[in-house]
Amino acid sequence: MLALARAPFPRRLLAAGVACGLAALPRPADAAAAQGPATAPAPGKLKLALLQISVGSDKAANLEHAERKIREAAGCGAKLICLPECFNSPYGASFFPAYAEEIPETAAAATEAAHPSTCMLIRVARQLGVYLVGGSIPEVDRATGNVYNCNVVVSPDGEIVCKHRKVHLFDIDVPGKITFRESDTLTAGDQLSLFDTPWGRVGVGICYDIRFPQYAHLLRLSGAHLLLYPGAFNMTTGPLHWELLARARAVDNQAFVAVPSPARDPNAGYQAWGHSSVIDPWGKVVATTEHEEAIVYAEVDLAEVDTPRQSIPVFDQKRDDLYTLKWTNARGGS
Ligand SMILES: NC(=O)CC(=O)C(=O)O
Repeated sequence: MLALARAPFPRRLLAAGVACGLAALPRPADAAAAQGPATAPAPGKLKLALLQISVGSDKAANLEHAERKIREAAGCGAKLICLPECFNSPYGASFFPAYAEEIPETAAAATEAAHPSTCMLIRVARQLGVYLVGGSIPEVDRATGNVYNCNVVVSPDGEIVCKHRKVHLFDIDVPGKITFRESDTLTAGDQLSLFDTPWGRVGVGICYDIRFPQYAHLLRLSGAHLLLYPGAFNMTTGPLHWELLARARAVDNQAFVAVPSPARDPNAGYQAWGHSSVIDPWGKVVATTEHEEAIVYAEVDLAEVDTPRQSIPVFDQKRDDLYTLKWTNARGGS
């Protein structure tokens, strides 16, 4: 993984993984140029699995359960296996600091005592020879004391190829329905995250990040074929927004989108919507489920992004020269 926090846009995307500083986002012309040297791998076919698992208050039990489900998915031939948001901890601002652990920059630095969740992902990815997307876990940076909602991705040889800290914190207040403030205990990340696989380039966000089309647009400009958003929507926003947003990001960016959620726990303070799904680049839901525990499998050919991209070439036709907000006085005058 390479973090380019203040560097020019990704002219040096690694085959392994990439994180680019959002503070250094490109002007449109630079963005087009940035795609050149950062050639994405040729897209191809893969079997994807989304693990819609139950998560409780016992962190060790959550890790064991996740490992069992990863093994089940790998046994069924999945090569890219994705866990949901907060797979080792209940989802709630008060839980994040208590469950947080460090996430090392490299696998070589990982120890069972300090990094139990990352160690599990490294060990199992290596044993099974699969890519593991660790949905998210609360991460503490001991140097600053900051806590992040962080997704770590491990390659089949057990290397950490991506570490995405949720960029947009989930702070909402829908009167009488739901108030949630991740920012009470979390700090926002500031990086755009991608990693490469033998089947194509994958862009990563976490849950609320999916509501921001600008972020997904930059993943697409960076060459992503598949956008992965582990998420835990809820009973207020889930019914109307979960599938709509996943399909919207797929159509906007003519990319596959996958959204793994935890299973719903009717006794939890925060009830996840579930409905883990995979969407194709036309916006069609190709695999989904309800709210109970399930593994959602999808055999996808990431090369299928080419047809909508060629047939409806919105990325060539967009008018970046016009998309600047200018104040005008509709009634005339100065
Ligand atoms: N939990 C989230 O981050 C986002 C969510 O539930 C929503 O956007 O709705």
